[in-house]
Amino acid sequence: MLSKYKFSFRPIARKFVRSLVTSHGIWEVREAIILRLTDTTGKVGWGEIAPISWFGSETLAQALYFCRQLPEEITQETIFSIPDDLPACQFGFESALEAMGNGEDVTITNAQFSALLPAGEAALHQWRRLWEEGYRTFKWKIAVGEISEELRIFDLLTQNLPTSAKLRLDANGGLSYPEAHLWLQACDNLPVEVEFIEQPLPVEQFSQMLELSEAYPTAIALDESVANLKQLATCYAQGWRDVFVVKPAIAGSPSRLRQFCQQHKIDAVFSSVFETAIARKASLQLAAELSRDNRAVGFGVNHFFYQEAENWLQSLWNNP
Ligand SMILES: O=C(O)CCC(=O)C1=CC=C[C@@H](O)[C@@H]1C(=O)O
Ligand SMILES: [Mg+2]
Repeated sequence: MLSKYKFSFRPIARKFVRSLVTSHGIWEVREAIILRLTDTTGKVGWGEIAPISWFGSETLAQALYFCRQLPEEITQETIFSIPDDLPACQFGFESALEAMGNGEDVTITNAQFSALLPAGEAALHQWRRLWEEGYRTFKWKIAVGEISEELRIFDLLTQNLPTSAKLRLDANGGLSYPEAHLWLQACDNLPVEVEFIEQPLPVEQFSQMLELSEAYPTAIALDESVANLKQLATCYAQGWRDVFVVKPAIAGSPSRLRQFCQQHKIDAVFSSVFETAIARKASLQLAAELSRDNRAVGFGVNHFFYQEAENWLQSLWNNP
């Protein structure tokens, strides 16, 4: 007999402490849906649906509509038949199911996280505190300001970072092809390692990124191009063997993601979607299982939010 689960959910909205500026624009509030599954023995599994529609996942409205049309009691079949155009829902429901297995919390030191630096000149003033907190890998957003100004800041940053630091640049698809060449040339022969340039060009310029990945020593990481399982498989089939940024919470079914990463042994860097502790735990468990070449995980973003009150989750269900 198929297991049945009582299902309930709550939409949430949390304001960033400091808005997130990328080439996609300014992100002020992180909205998501927290869901709870309770099995017939009373065991509870928490899940989180955290869409990023401008990354190619469903919208929050589509996820809310899906949750609202579900009955109060669902089965595993309900969960494993969530359509592929709802990847954040696939992740949220399936990881709630897996959470009932009470997977251990993954212990990761700050040295294994990548810390996200603010865009622009502010990065020059932020990295030291994070270094003192134990971070050794830093990600900096580019293609936000004017390229000559960003290259000037980049020069100062690479001259001031300790030589054992690693730096990731994330353009969010905002560079032109000539600008991508300029950045890759600027990454050569530096005192610190530029681990990769993330999504230098828009998704539709895959062939140019494939060419760049073969033309320079600095690696290229696809992110927006591989946001969900279908895109991951497509880029792999088209010959991508450089770095894949995997955002588990919007990629889709965790079991299918696990199968893809294990089958193809991709060079994956796991990345946050600015989720709460619920999706963070599920994502870090996948990262611990599937990361290769001990790449730092892009979850050093908790300084973008106020620390969550311990009992905030329960309070969501206190006032039905
Ligand atoms: O990957 C990381 O290091 C942190 C998360 C991060 O950079 C992002 C999360 C979600 C959307 C984007 O703004 C951004 C990214 O493009 O990777
Ligand atoms: Mg990115």
